[in-house]
Amino acid sequence: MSETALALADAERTDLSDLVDTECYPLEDFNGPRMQDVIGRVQDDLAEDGCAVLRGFMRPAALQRASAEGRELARKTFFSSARVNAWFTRDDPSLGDDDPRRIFMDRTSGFVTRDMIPADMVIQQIYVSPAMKRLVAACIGEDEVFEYADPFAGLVQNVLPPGTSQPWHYDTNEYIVTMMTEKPEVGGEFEYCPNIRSAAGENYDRVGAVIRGEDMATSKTLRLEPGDLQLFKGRYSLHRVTEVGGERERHTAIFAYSQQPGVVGRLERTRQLYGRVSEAHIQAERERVERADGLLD
Ligand SMILES: O=C(O)CCC(=O)C(=O)O
Ligand SMILES: [Fe+2]
Repeated sequence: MSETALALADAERTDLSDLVDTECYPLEDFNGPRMQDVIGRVQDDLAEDGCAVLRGFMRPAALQRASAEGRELARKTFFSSARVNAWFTRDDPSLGDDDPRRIFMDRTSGFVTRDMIPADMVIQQIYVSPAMKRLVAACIGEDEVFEYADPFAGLVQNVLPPGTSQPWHYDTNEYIVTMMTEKPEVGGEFEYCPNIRSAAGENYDRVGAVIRGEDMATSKTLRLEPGDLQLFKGRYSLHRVTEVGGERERHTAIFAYSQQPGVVGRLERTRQLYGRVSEAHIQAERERVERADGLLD
């Protein structure tokens, strides 16, 4: 590519060597021993810990660009402070006072949604790249993964200015891929409790002890640097980002992929998180209702 050509997000572009440190992570020699070693280690870490990190994934110059772009993007952040419990459910007074579902915390972090992120920005180029999808699929043991069809949620920048935090929660997606582009001076730490719940049960007692701050031993703190790529099983591992201190904001790009194409988020949840909905969300919700009526399947 010539120096002057504008690099755009392109779902056919397989070469990420201008952005990713392909000496450490040779994406172009995917089946070679070095890349397969990396994937094997990530798979082991995910199985054991629910979390894996590819340190120094980005080239320094690309990271610098991504950080600058992240600061520019942050001006478009939508903040939707809310009191939420770890399950994003409503208060249920019929539960006991000490039930963790009755513990409500402040979410003060904000998001920049995918539709606000230009195609020439680093994180958008990475998100749509087939090399990235192949990497993520291999790490989670799938044949293929897909971008969300959701116009807002597949790629978002998480923005935590000083004084904000993201309280204990689970993700709706089984896996999430994250890259920090701006690190705060203090705080803003990612804490997680590996596989604290499972498909078999919520484990309310232990989860409650963590949320109430009575159990400090179960959660782990991840040491994360800008340019590291994190893979995380957020559906089963309770996690949070602690309050950011100092002067600098905390920015992370969140890449969400799905095992099936066509995923669109729920209407109410989208409105709650991003302050608005798109035609795609309205349409997807209509189709869900029709299906629930038994008319389509
Ligand atoms: O910003 C991060 O490091 C993770 C944020 C997170 O857990 C989320 O947005 O669901
Ligand atoms: Fe999360």
